[in-house]
Amino acid sequence: MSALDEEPQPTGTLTLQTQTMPRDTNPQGDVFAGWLMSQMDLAGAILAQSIARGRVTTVAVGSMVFLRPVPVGSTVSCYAEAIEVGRSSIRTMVEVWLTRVHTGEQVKVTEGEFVFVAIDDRGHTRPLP
Ligand SMILES: CCCCCCCCCCCCCCCC(=O)SCCNC(=O)CCNC(=O)[C@H](O)C(C)(C)COP(=O)(O)OP(=O)(O)OC[C@H]1O[C@@H](n2cnc3c(N)ncnc32)[C@H](O)[C@@H]1OP(=O)(O)O
Repeated sequence: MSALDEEPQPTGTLTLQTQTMPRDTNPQGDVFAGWLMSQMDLAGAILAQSIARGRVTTVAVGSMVFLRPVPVGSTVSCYAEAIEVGRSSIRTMVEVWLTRVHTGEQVKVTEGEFVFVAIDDRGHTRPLP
């Protein structure tokens, strides 16, 4: 195994990338957990919608871990992976990584589990294709 292989790497597909703004922060200047969770919800939904080929809704959020504070002005990248696919539900694991601007180094800041259900136009559960 090379030294490169030992570097921690994001798991899943990059589905959402954005930059943290001053309005997303708490009085200490770090990003609110709720803002991060909404980005993760969106990132998981984007993956789930592509699997469901249509509308999905969030039915559950599992355990969340906040590993490091996220400073304002950071580039954050959300990686999503489907870890279980049921009749109508898709369980996803979403990781958030921040990129250190000067070095390009990526560090994981948060991860959590989001479950989505495929729904039809009336909001009723539908089987996955
Ligand atoms: C094409 C590419 C496009 C890309 C472009 C993307 C653009 C980017 C779009 C952004 C999109 C944002 C998306 C945000 C998503 C919201 O934020 S939505 C707002 C919050 N969520 C809600 O309001 C949902 C409210 N809940 C409900 O409407 C109903 O409970 C639901 C979800 C329709 C489920 O109805 P139900 O009758 O309880 O369904 P039921 O048949 O009992 O269960 C369905 C499945 O859910 C599972 N389930 C139920 N409860 C749970 C639970 N607590 N835990 C785990 N699983 C559960 C069941 O096990 C079952 O799984 P399967 O065995 O079928 O696989």
